[in-house]
Amino acid sequence: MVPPLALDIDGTLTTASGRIDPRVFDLLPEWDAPVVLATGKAFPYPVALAHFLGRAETVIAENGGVVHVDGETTVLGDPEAPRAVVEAFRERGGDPGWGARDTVNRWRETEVALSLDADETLLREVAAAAGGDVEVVDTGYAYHVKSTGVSKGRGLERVADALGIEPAAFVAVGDSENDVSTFALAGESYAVANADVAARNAADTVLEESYMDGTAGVLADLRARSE
Ligand SMILES: O=C(O)COP(=O)(O)O
Ligand SMILES: [Mg+2]
Repeated sequence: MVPPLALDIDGTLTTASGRIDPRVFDLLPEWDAPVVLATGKAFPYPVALAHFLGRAETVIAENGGVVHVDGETTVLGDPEAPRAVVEAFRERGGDPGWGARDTVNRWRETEVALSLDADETLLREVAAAAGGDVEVVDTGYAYHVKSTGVSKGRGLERVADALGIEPAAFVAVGDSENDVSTFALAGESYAVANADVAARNAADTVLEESYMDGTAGVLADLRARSE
């Protein structure tokens, strides 16, 4: 039996240029155990990916702020403090950096994401002034302003509980600091070679291969081990 998976999306199932690697569409539909897509992206993105993979929509979105499992959506984050921080950032002249028609945050329910072009120093200053309730997470794809208690790991606890699986039964693959909490719970954790320092330090194994090359290698090994 192959193990259940907790897979990050950006940097893990993608190419270096940010596209979904086509191998995802070969490897994941047939995976004979739960696959949890755990991402910093807004809720519709992993739902759409799961849908077009023909898999159950078992997702952790917004870094754990929104969890969907067994047809039930749970909102674990509160957008009020993150939105206030970004409002204060704007008042100080900050620009979230997505332009006028922002689809990055349009469906985001519990946090706010800013472009990596945004003024990080100002953002962190404003977030720190809000006290310990809000933190800034740099995924390498965006800055996320989120409640401190929200994490992909907390989301995985919720998913595992709903599925009746121990969190430690999961194998996690990821690439950035927003995957550290999943790595801490999963029985096995892998950072792809393009991972940031936080993910590398937290992972059981740092892979030699990047992006989907690394992830596909893990899936092949897990499959071989289960035979
Ligand atoms: O949305 C981001 O910033 C990163 O998304 P990810 O968690 O799937 O890598
Ligand atoms: Mg990632």
